[in-house]
Parts: sequence; structure tokens; C-alpha cells
Amino acid sequence: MSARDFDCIVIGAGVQGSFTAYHLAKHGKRALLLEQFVLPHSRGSSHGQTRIIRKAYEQDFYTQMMEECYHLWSQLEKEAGVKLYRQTGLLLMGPEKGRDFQLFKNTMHRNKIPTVTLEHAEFSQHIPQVNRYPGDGAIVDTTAGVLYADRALKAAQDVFRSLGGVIKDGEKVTDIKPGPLVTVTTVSSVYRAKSLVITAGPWANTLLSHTGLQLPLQAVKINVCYWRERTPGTYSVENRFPCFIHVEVDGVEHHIYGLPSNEYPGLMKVCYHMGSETDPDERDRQTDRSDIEIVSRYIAARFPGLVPVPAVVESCMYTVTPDHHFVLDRHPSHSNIVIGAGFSGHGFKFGPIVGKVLGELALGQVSSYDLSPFRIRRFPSHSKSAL
Ligand SMILES: Cc1cc2nc3c(=O)[nH]c(=O)nc-3n(C[C@H](O)[C@H](O)[C@H](O)COP(=O)(O)OP(=O)(O)OC[C@H]3O[C@@H](n4cnc5c(N)ncnc54)[C@H](O)[C@@H]3O)c2cc1C
Ligand SMILES: O=C(O)[C@@H]1CCCC=N1
Repeated sequence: MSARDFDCIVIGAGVQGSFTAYHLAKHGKRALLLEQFVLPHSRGSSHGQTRIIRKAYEQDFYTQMMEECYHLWSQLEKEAGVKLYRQTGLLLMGPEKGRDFQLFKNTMHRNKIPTVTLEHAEFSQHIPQVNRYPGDGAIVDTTAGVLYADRALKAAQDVFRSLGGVIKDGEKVTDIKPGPLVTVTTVSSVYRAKSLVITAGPWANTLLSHTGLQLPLQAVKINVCYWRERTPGTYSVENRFPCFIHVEVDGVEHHIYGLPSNEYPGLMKVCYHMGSETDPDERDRQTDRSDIEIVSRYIAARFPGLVPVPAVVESCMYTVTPDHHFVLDRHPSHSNIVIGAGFSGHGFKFGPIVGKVLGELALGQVSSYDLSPFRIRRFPSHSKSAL
């Protein structure tokens, strides 16, 4: 095998590509992870200090995947010798009789996820920092918490390297030639491999165009807002404030979510779970702030301990599918090309399991999970394969 020949090439060193490469190296495969930017970078979807991890979901299949995923996160913590997870619980709020609240609640109960339901009196006793509205339900997924995202990405990449994996960063892929051996051309070299995994985040369709496939993916810019506590520590991890998701907030289409103040002292991250469409190469030209206005109004009404003007605004991107479910599948025309895309703003926590599943597909194995919710063929009128 020459230095440019691999068992598998993975394009994109975000959370999903890094964990796919990690999984392949753990299985003794010679893997190459290609990244267009110099690592670490903040131009995709996986940067930033924190993400929510939870078992609370509307669908059983996500909740069930999280069961093993928690073990895989803890395994990486041990291998890398770093703390990646902090348990805080996740407070789910929303109209008690509403569809979304009921879906979350029923999934948690059906799957026997440890929960605590907060009735009105208990809510004001345990969460005095939030104004609860009449008719709102509140239930806590006690398994949930915070993942230290930047640290986690580095840990997966470090372990991958320590197992003999090769990372080439600052090396943008410019062409893909499908075949029994896939040829991948970058700005500075040409590589070949028995299989290829494309985990390119918001750039997925740019890369897929070399293979004759386009998916219904929308890249959106998210304004990541941090809000100042009037009294520092009010909503902090130390003060046992949990992560939260508020569903079906009055008059807005998408969830609002937040994490306890932690990474920036005195500031709490609260965001709207959607943004405005962007070209990933022109992210900073998307200047729409309507999501910030939505969160600001929400904070003024519900979080009296926060100043409703953002103190820090950072940028990140989601790659959204029409049903907000992931794409985890083989290419319809080239079975040795595997695609992980469309993580729709909730994929980080699944990194280790997504890496496992994509690695299995790349190795021609049967997946450990039922992948029917994630198949490309669920988009019949949109996906097209020209090759
Ligand atoms: C603000 C925000 C908050 C979020 N909160 C949560 C949360 O609380 N919990 C949760 O589970 N998830 C959350 N998510 C979602 C999660 O972070 C994403 O689903 C996940 O990071 C997607 O990872 P990815 O690897 O698919 O994409 P990316 O991280 O974008 O990685 C793709 C990589 O491919 C590279 N690439 C692209 N084209 C090429 C090319 N031609 N050549 C080489 N490399 C290329 C890119 O540079 C990039 O590094 C959040 C996302 C955002 C933006
Ligand atoms: O995935 C998550 O947990 C977060 C919070 C809810 C909306 C999206 N991301």
C-alpha cells in the first residue's frame, strides 16, 4: 500500500467525521481524515465549548441510540483522560397538553428514562429563576447534561492519531472519482481508498455534486447568544441550574433552548433552534437577527434574572433536512461511498454512535441500528443521482 492508499477516506473533521475516523482506526483500518481548514476551526457546525446531551427526544429511535452513546462518550473520556460530560439534567418545558411536550414525555416514559416531573409548587421551589406560565408542564431528564464540545473533538482526533490514523488539515477536497477504488483529489494531493465517507456538514452538497447526488439540505446560520446574569451565578452549573428546552413557545415555530452559565462567567447561552439560510462560504454575510429578537422577547418574559440584550453573539451553522432527521446511508449509485449529513442542529451528542454506524457502512457491515429513518430514499422527489 502506498502512502496515498487507504482502507477508507473520511472527508470533514467535524464531530461526525472525527468519530467515523476514530471508529475505523479502532477496527484496525488505515484511515485518512481530510479537512479543508486548519484545525481547530470555527467555520462549520462542531466548534464552541458546549453542547447538550440528552435522552429526551420525541422519537424512540433517537432515545434508544443515546443509550449506547453515553457509554461511548464515557469510553472516550477514559481513553483521552479528559472530562467531556457534566450531568446537569435537562428541563423540558411547554404547554402540558401540547403535541411536542406530550411526545417528549411519552418517549421518556416508554423508554424508562429517569425523570422528575415538576408540578407547579415544586417548579417555583426548584427553579425560582424561571417564570412558569399557566398551562406549562415541566419534566426533567435527569440523565442529560453538557458536553464539552471543543475538547471532545480534539479528544476523538487525538485518539484517532494515536491509533495510527492520518489527519491532513488545510487540505480541501476538490474532486471525487467514484469506482471500486475511490479517488479523492485535494488542493495538494491525490488519494485512493476502498471506501469513502462524506461528512462535510453544510458543504455536503458541494461534495456530493462530484458523485451526481444532491440532497434536500438547507444550511442555516445560527446566532449563538450569551445573555448576562443580573446576579452572576443565578443560572450557573454550580447553582444546579439545568439545560433546558422550551417547546411550542407562544407564537414561534421552533424550540428555544439554553445551557447553564459555565463557559463565560456570568453569561448564559440561550438560542433559537433555527436560523436563516446561508451559503456556508459566505456565512458572515448573513446578518439576519430575527432569531435574536425572538430569544430576547422570550428572556424578557421568562428569565427575569437575565438582561434581555445579548452580551456575546457567536456564529455556527446547522444543515437541516426537511424532516429534521439525519442522513446516514450509502450512496444510491456507489455502495462504497457513505454519507453522514443533515444533522439538523442536534447531531453532536450522537457523534460516537454516528461514527460507529458510518464506519460499519464503510466497512460493508450490517449496521447495529435500524437506519430506515435516516435513508436517502425518504426524499424521493428531491435526491437525484446522475452518474
Ligand atoms: C449553535 C449550535 C448549537 C448546537 N447545539 C447542539 C446541542 O446542544 N446538542 C447536539 O447534540 N447538537 C447540537 N448542535 C448540532 C451539532 O453541533 C451538529 O449537528 C454537528 O456539529 C454536525 O457535525 P458535522 O460533522 O456534520 O459538521 P461540521 O462540524 O460542519 O463538519 C464538517 C467538516 O467538513 C469540512 N469540509 C467541508 N467541505 C470540505 C472539503 N471540500 N474538503 C475537506 N473538508 C471539508 C468542514 O470544514 C467541516 O470541518 C448545535 C449546532 C449549532 C450550530
Ligand atoms: O440537540 C440539542 O439538545 C439542542 C437543544 C435543542 C435544540 C437543538 N439542539
